[in-house]
Amino acid sequence: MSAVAPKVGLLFGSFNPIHTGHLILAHFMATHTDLDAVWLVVSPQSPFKVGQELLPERARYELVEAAIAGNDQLRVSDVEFSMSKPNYTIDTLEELHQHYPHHRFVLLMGEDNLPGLPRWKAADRIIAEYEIYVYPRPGIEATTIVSPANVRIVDAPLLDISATFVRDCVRAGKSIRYLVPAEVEKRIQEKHYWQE
Ligand SMILES: Nc1ncnc2c1ncn2[C@@H]1O[C@H](COP(=O)(O)OP(=O)(O)OP(=O)(O)O)[C@@H](O)[C@H]1O
Ligand SMILES: O=C(O)c1ccc[n+]([C@@H]2O[C@H](COP(=O)([O-])O)[C@@H](O)[C@H]2O)c1
Repeated sequence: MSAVAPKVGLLFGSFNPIHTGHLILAHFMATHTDLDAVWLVVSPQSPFKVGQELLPERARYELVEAAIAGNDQLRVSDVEFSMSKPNYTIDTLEELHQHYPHHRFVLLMGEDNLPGLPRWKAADRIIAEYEIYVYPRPGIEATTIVSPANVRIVDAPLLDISATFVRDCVRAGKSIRYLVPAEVEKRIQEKHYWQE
């Protein structure tokens, strides 16, 4: 990481659970762009996923921690755990700025999230004040809703895996090998997540 003003990509998510799709994307962004690192920010409660069944936030955090162990360019953040819920990204960006005034934060976002971005809290400020690195998601048309000045399209390799699919596999008693890292698979089995 550079000594001055590190540039950090933020991947926000519920991570219920983290899966190989998240990891490939996060590691690619950290190693194939001008970012020094990517932080995976575990959101206790996404505004758009209120009412969804979620593992306790600390359990989701621990799965992310296990998944990225040994990768110096990835880091997990629990900054949102002490903030009011649901978690609005602009509030988290401001909180992070207080803690890390010299870091430059970049939002990482799938193209599927762009159409909903205008409905985010203080979307205008997010778009005006932060760079956004957008990666294509299969089946989603390119969109121009955000000013191109702040948006960089990064052609990251992607896997069509979702946390929903992983949970459904576990509930159905199907293997999740390689869909999640081995350590995450082991912990899900040991703790019987989504199995009762
Ligand atoms: N396979 C994937 N490749 C790249 N990015 C992904 C992938 N799956 C999810 N993301 C992105 O990662 C971020 C966090 O995702 P989230 O924790 O909501 O996972 P999810 O797999 O989409 O969850 P769920 O299926 O429960 O809705 C979101 O911006 C989401 O668009
Ligand atoms: O700030 C907002 O208004 C806002 C609205 C929807 C989603 N987000 C954040 O975007 C991240 C991914 O959201 P989701 O719903 O795709 O899991 C998650 O961390 C949310 O907190 C943020």
